[in-house]
Amino acid sequence: MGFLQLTSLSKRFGTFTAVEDFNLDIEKGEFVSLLGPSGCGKTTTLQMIAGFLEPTAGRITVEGEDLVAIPSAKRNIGIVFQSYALFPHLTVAQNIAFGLEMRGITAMERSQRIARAIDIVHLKGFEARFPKQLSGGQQQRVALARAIVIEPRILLLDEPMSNLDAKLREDMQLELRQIQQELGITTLLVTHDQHEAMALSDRIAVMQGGRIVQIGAPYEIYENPSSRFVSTFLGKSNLLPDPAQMARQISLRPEKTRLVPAGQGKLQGRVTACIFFGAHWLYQVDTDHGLLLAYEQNLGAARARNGETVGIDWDEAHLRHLEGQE
Ligand SMILES: Nc1ncnc2c1ncn2[C@@H]1O[C@H](COP(=O)(O)OP(=O)(O)OP(=O)(O)O)[C@@H](O)[C@H]1O
Repeated sequence: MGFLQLTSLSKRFGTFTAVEDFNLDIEKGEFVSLLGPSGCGKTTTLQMIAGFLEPTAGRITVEGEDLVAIPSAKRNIGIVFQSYALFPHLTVAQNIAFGLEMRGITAMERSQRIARAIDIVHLKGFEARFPKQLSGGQQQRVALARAIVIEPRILLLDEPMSNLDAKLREDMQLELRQIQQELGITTLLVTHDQHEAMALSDRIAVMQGGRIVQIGAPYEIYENPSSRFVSTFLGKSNLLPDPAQMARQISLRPEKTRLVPAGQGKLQGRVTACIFFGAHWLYQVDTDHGLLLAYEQNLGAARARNGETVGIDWDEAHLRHLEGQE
């Protein structure tokens, strides 16, 4: 049995169904991401766990205990939102102390826990600063410290890094994963950023239209996407017709293809774009099956130019047959 269980969970706003028949079991200490496009129901799901929204139907349990019956403030859940929502008039240490004071923790224990939380998020020396005297990344860490200092049973993260620039986001992702593993804290992250979901998660639940459409370890989902939606939302995908079943498609990851000289390979086409990404080159090739993408590891200068005719080849083992058209 999972530590956190969401069973047949639904949420309707009037006649609109935001989350439908949602089922998810999360193990203790596991890091799971809800990944999906805007409006697919990620935040609504998180808010039902946090207690800010009441489910229309279904159950939420932690270690078998019904969570829905417990008021939000008593659920012992740490939450970090996209906007860090720090108290501007309180210092870093006071911001982190707030949840402990609310819980009636003694001053002695408070100061020990605050020191440890500050240590974990690498903010030693910043205790007396006010939020406006901190960078975005530092504020985000205060928000994280504030969430973990209460030693929550569950940590909920709603797009916590989307306000950070790309470099800082990558650094914070590594730190967050380390902290989460060190503390062994059961974590649910909401994101529409596939890279973030892949970098952080033990498992990713890909959502579409209020439902989970595929769930598994990042590698499993990336390697074996079940649908066209998953294959194009998690990474890039070339979609080819399935000769065996005309209504279906085949997914071929761009990095599983090779550019070969014109006249060779399984498809012919003309290069319409050639872009350098540092670690690899991206070629866009116009073929009888539309525009296909080919990635090639950067082992030197580009191997083809715009306008050039090339062949594309691949191993059959890399083809993935998708279920249906969606
Ligand atoms: N209070 C509400 N009343 C009516 N509809 C709502 C309400 N809250 C959310 N919705 C709708 O429910 C759907 C799911 O919203 P939700 O915020 O869960 O999406 P999301 O996947 O988190 O999207 P984003 O990535 O943009 O935050 C959306 O279509 C949204 O418009």
